[in-house]
Amino acid sequence: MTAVQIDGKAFAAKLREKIGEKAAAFTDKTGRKAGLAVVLVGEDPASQVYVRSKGKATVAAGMESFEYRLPADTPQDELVALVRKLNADDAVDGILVQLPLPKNLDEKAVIAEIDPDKDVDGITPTNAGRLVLGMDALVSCTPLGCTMILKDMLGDLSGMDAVVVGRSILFGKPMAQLLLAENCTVTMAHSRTRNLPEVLRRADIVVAAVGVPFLIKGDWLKSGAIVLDGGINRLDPEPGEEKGRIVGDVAFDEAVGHVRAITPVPGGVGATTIAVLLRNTIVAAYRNAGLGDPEGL
Ligand SMILES: Nc1nc2c(c(=O)[nH]1)N[C@@H](CN(C=O)c1ccc(C(=O)N[C@@H](CCC(=O)O)C(=O)O)cc1)CN2
Repeated sequence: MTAVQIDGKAFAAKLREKIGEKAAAFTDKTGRKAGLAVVLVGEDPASQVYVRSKGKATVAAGMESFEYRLPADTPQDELVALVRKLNADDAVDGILVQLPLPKNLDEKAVIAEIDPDKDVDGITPTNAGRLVLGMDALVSCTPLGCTMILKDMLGDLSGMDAVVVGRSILFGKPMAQLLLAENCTVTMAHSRTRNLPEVLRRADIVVAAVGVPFLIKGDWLKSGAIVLDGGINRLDPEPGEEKGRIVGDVAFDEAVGHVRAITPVPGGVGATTIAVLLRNTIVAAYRNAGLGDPEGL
């Protein structure tokens, strides 16, 4: 069997089209564009690329982009003051603090300052709690993208065995909650899990986000499994390469001949992250303007 390769870029393109329509309707209804503020602290090269891409995508969708770049040695109270200013700014519907933050900053304390109604990353204690409680919440972008892909492909996920590998606040934890809400039987695996191959072999759905290149081998997966690889790992450059290749957490070449469907890296679930961020921003903008939820997103 050769797996279907799930095309995250095509999925994201369709979503962006719908978001563009909703953004235009928002501007017609309110007389202003929906706004997304992105805060980058420090000079991490990957984060700089992501923040630039977010700004471009926001403008391309017909929304306003506000970008704040602060030096790596920014004190905690200055960053908190910026977040509070954005919370109070009516032109800002969504706030995202790019992660990871430099080590001198208390990441959880900064996140907790974001107004939950503008928390387009879905990582404030309020949104994380609302997700666990099964209430309406803004939800972290990549796991929400994974869930959208799975539902688009399979429809009903009820009763399926799902294993999430990784337990980060941005990916593993919300991913497990989303699958639970879809009535999957969910196992969370992580660096201390004993006998990961055995845990994975019973999974109908595998979602990986641990940041270890090729950790998951093809023969650890059930034939017929659906595999979403959220790992984004840059390898050391090969001779003649300027930059190393980006690869996932799953040994793709082994898995592809074995499973039912798999996302490539790049071009898989990572490619949906920014489109889902735009989706969350427009949802926050509609809700905060008292317009209810935009339909069809
Ligand atoms: N506050 C946040 N910080 C971070 C998040 C996040 O969701 N919120 N996620 C990641 C980085 N990220 C967005 O910030 C992100 C990751 C990957 C991609 C993407 O487009 N991936 C592509 C291409 C990868 C490449 O070539 O570099 C793919 O996988 O196909 C966009 C955004 C950590 N921080």
